Amino acid sequence: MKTTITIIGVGLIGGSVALALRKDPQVRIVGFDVRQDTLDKALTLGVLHAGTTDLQTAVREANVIIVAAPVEQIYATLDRLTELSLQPGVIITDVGSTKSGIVRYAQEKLPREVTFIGGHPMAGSHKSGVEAASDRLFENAYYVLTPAEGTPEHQVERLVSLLSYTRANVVRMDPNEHDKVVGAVSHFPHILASALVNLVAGYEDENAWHHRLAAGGFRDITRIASSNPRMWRDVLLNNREHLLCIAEDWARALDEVIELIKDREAEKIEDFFRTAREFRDGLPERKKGAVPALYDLYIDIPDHPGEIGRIATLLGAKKINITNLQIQETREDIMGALRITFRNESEMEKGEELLQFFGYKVYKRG
Ligand SMILES: NC(=O)c1ccc[n+]([C@@H]2O[C@H](COP(=O)([O-])OP(=O)(O)OC[C@H]3O[C@@H](n4cnc5c(N)ncnc54)[C@H](O)[C@@H]3O)[C@@H](O)[C@H]2O)c1
Ligand SMILES: O=C(O)C(=O)C[C@]1(C(=O)O)C=C[C@@H](O)C=C1
Repeated sequence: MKTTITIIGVGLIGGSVALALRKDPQVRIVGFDVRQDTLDKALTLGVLHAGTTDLQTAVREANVIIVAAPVEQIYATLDRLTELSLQPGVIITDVGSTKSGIVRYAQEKLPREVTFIGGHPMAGSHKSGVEAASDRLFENAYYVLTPAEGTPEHQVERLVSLLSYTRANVVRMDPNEHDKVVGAVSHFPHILASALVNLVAGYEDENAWHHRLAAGGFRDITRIASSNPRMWRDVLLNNREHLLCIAEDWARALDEVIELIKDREAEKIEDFFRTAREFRDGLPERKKGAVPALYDLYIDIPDHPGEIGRIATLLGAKKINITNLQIQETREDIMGALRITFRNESEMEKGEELLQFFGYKVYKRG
């Protein structure tokens, strides 16, 4: 018998989960969203088998419900689910970026017959919406589950088994531990990125030099400042206590560096950078699955008229489709001024081979 999975909130994450889970031939994916145009897009993109803006219709047959709305809307959705008719043995999970508050709320509100298991895939993007969804977004990423004490083990195993289609590394954590760790490695960095951008924006003058000279370093550290403000508003308010502690530690750490600069402590300044580099270089690499650079090639092109036309003609002659083409005004963390996006990995590889054959220097991100 087929498993019906209902995704509530068919955006970047809901859409990506749907695309990954629908690879299971035994699964039928139903989508609910507050926006009909989002459901229409999701159906056109092949993300869902069916979509509706009526929550009762969406969840009536569901064996598993995945709430993938913004964090504040996850609470509101749990409230609404308590009023609806659900399948016996249904598992409800979510993908919210914070866990303690949501898990506590679910335990208080949901009836005993319902199994709630908090979830958070540790992969995403600064882009939002179902258009940015990818079946490979979670590949090789950690996917945290936070089952509460007493959650039936067979239900957790059922969910883990379904999530295997994301090809993520599913791990279990205590919700508070999750919020503490993710506060430091995800939430606080988003605050810093946006604070830095706002600081620099405030320095801007009529020559727009900051805007023009912002190069690789600034862009690398601030990509996530392009993320969805509403999503991050909810995240910060939901992880308030941990973030306030981290902010205090941060202020202390910054003061220490400032003192080193004031005192011209050359050796200690070097140590500061060395310690950071060692930890950063030791982070495990994630080679696949990141949405932004999936099928992109970066090509060093000389600044000649007709150069882009030549590349497009070479690819076109081999029937290799270009889905996007962009001149990089400022190079980010990659060499190559022309970025070409391909439809899939195989076309990208053919494109790479062809352009290299014609003497172009071709780079991939990461
Ligand atoms: N963006 C990331 O990098 C990332 C990564 C992991 C987890 N998350 C979490 O995933 C969740 C969704 O984020 P996203 O990036 O996919 O956002 P998104 O904006 O791409 O998608 C959210 C979707 O939810 C819909 N929605 C809004 N209110 C709703 C409601 N009340 N009921 C049903 N649908 C509703 C929106 O119309 C939209 O389609 C958030 O809780 C976020 O914290 C995000
Ligand atoms: O890659 C990005 O753009 C992200 O911000 C993804 C990111 C992160 O901070 O790593 C953001 C929020 C999540 O809940 C999980 C992942």
